[in-house]
Amino acid sequence: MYYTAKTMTWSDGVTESTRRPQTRPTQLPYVPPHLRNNCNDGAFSSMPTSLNDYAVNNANSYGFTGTTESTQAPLGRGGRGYGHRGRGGRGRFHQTQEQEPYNIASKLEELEVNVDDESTNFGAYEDIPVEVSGSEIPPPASSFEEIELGESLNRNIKRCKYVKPTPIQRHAIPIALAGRDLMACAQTGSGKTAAFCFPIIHAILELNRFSKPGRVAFPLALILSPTRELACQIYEEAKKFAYQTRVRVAVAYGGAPIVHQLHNLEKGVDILVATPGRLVDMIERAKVSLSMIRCLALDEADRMLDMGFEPQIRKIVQQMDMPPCGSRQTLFFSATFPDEIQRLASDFLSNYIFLSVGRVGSSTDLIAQRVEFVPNMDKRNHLMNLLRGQNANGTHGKHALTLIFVETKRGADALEHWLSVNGFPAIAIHGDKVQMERERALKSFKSGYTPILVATDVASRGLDVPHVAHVINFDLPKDIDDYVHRIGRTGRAGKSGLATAFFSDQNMPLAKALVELLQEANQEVPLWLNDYAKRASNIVGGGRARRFGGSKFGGYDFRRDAPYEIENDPYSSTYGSFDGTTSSYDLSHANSYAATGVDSYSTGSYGHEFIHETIVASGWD
Ligand SMILES: Nc1ncnc2c1ncn2[C@@H]1O[C@H](COP(=O)(O)OP(=O)(O)OP(=O)(O)O)[C@@H](O)[C@H]1O
Repeated sequence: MYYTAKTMTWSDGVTESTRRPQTRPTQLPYVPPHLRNNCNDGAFSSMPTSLNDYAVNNANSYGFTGTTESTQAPLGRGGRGYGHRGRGGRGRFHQTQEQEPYNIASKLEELEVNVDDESTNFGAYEDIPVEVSGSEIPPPASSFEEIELGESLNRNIKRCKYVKPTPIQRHAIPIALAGRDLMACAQTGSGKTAAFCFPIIHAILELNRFSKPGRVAFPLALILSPTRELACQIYEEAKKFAYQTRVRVAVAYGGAPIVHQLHNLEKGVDILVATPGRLVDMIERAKVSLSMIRCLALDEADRMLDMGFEPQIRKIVQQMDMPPCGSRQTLFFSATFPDEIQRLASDFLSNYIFLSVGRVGSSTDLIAQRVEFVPNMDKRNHLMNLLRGQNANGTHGKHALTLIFVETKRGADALEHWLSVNGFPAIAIHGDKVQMERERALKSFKSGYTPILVATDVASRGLDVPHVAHVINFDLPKDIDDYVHRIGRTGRAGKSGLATAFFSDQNMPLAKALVELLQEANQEVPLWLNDYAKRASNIVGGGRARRFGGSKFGGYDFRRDAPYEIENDPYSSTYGSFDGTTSSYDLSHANSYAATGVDSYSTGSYGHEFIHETIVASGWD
């Protein structure tokens, strides 16, 4: 059906020759982003440079060591620090610029942020650029019928009221169905969950070999998520998609009693959705074996491979009993994919296709973004004025939910308290709360009972809460990608939304990246912010400038920037015919795509100015 010469489906199995070799030659040790600021030659001498080192340190904690495929891969390659984060002056710039008065109620009205569910407007995503690179790329499909997902899955898609695939689904599903590994970037709220769930469910149905009850669970597919709430959400979605099929879905996440989750697993599981910590625990208790895994999907993959998670992911993927890269299918999805994380990710992928849909790192024009200069001491008053000006009931009788992001867990509690005593019904969610409290907070927010949620970054990724009308960055994050994910909690599924950020002197390192993002998304850039950005440019590491090598619309396959590395990589054959040529097309050219095969990029237009700033996770557990 596809014109790919070499496709692999789950049932095909994988021969030894298609496997990626297990060892790689000398590479720089991976430097976790949180340490890169302090980078000096000696700083990492004590870091483990291979999984063996980790294995020695953690020898007692591994299950299934006897059956684990031997992996000697080093912990990735060196990253690039971004140097100092300079402190700005004391508001010199904003004082010279009058801020325009901002009528939040009319803005929300104008945006119609509380439209009915039925009015989902995925047409908003139609006119966006798509970039795909790699070898032998399956062409996109224009409808679910064309994709041939099978009767039961199609029935469930209709039940979910999905009429048409979103662009990421149109492109990613055929690639995944062809058995190819995939690194996919697409905007927040654009339907990535279904893009990896549909092919997984379809493949299990095709395989027609379902799990049986037993004391050890042998899932066929594993979906990893960085947070418990997101794991639960993916689980719920996957269950809907697999409704009345024989495919069994289960979830495993920390903070909830393991006994109940294990009991569920014992009934048999085909698709396991999990957070890394709880999964490792279950594997070590010999309750889960990954030996049958045919497909591994990482949602929010860039976060999963970033600080904190990466060793755990390596442990799960490379040191347990999961079939090695090349013998399983691996799907990575996120709205952001920094270059250095792409490098890391490529360790887990074989002959993969890179797909980016839309301006990666932005939520297009669906989200109206506004940045206001607010000194720290004025933030609360400013917030109160903003909330007062907001029509609490929205424009269509639905609750206008407001999500407020803060930097710290204590800050979240303090702001929740302050809002509550001032008559604004607010509830906080962060990593120090017990899971029941976290779930209660989210439920109360979703239902509109508590229409203001104060959150740390624990709520910044993946959560799909309908009717979030307004995201307020009370404290801006340190990393522009976190900003992208945070504001992406509104403006989802084709609906419009509003994002307001309070910028203060401390945020100067973010200014340049913020300006670029606003420009990319055709948003107004305040003059004072431009001044900050210019000033930040003079300081090493002023935000992550040109995050995607200068690409106009973001999504950018790092392999294109590394011809030398690939040519000299003994495993370059795993990239198939990839040789720096890529397929690039606009959706308007999608029809001619299959016929034309590949186009060459003018690689000269891509700069090498990539500076990836430190990613600081807050509130993650
Ligand atoms: N084809 C479709 N038709 C209608 N609605 C859809 C379709 N695909 C997905 N949706 C809906 O769009 C919303 C956003 O989808 P999803 O949560 O998968 O986005 P995402 O791209 O994973 O976002 P994020 O980057 O924030 O994780 C969900 O409510 C989902 O049910």
